[in-house]
Amino acid sequence: MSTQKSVLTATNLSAGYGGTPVIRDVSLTLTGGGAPIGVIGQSGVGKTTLIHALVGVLKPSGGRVTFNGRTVNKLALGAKKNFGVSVRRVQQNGFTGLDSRLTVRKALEAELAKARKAGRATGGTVEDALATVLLENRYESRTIGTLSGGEKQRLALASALATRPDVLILDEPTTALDHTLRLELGRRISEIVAEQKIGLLLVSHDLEMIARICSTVHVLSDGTFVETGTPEQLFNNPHHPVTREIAIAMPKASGMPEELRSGR
Ligand SMILES: Nc1ncnc2c1ncn2[C@@H]1O[C@H](COP(=O)(O)OP(=O)(O)OP(=O)(O)O)[C@@H](O)[C@H]1O
Repeated sequence: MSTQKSVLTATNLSAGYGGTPVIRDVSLTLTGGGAPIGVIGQSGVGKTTLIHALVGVLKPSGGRVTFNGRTVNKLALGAKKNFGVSVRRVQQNGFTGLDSRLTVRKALEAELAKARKAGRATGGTVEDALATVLLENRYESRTIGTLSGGEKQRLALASALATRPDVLILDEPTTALDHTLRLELGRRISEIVAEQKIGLLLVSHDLEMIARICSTVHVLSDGTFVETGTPEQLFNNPHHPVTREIAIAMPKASGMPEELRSGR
C-alpha cells in the first residue's frame, strides 16, 4: 500500500458554464496533514464554481485537477467511488442528497457503512459522529426533514467526517449557526483536521472563521487568485484593493483572534 499522502491539486484550473469561464488559471494543493487553506472573495466571484471543478462536478475548460496524481474527471468508476468518500464536500445549505424521511441515525449509519465498504477505518459510531458536531444523541431519531438549517449543516459535516476523508471541502459550513456555536465548531474542525491529517479547504465569507482555522488564504476576485498570504498578512497588511475592501469588512477587534487585533 502506498504511504504517499493523499493530495488534491488544481493546476492552472479554468472552468465555467456554457463556454463562459468563471474561474481562470487557479492553482492550489491540499495535502493530508498540510496547512488548512482558505478561499475568500466577494459574492459571485466563483468560489462555489471552484469547488465544483475541484470535486469533478464541472469539467475544467483549462488546466486540471488531480487526486493522488490522477486526473479527477477521468477516474474510472471504482476510483470515482473511492474519490467520493476520500474527498468530501459540505455544502452551504447542509444538503446531503439523502432522503429527508431518513432518520439522523440511519443517515450516519449509511455513511459509516460506505466508509467501511471503501476500506476506510472509521472506528466511529453514530454517537461519536454526532458529538463531533456538537449534536446531542436525542437527534438520532429525528428525520432529516425536521432539522433546522443549522442542524442540517452540522449533520452534513458529521456525515462527511464519518468517512474519515483525506480531503474536506467546506463551502460556508456554518452560516446558519450562532456566533458561539460557530466558534466552537470552528475549534472542533481545526482539531479534527489536525488529528486526522485531513487536507482542508474552507471557503467562507466568515473572516473570523477563516482567520482562526486557515494558515494560508487565497483571495478570489473575478475568477482568479489576486492575493495569497497568511490571515495575519492579508487582514493586517492587505496589498490588493479587493483584499483591502474585504479586510475592512472584518468583524470588530473583539470578535477576532488575539494575534490579528494589532494594526486594526
Ligand atoms: N449553473 C450555472 N450556470 C450559469 N452560471 C452560473 C451557474 N452557477 C453559477 N453561475 C455564475 O457563475 C458566477 C460565479 O458563481 P459562484 O456561485 O461560483 O460564486 P460564489 O463566489 O460562490 O458566490 P456566493 O459567494 O454568492 O455564493 C456567478 O456569476 C454565477 O451567476
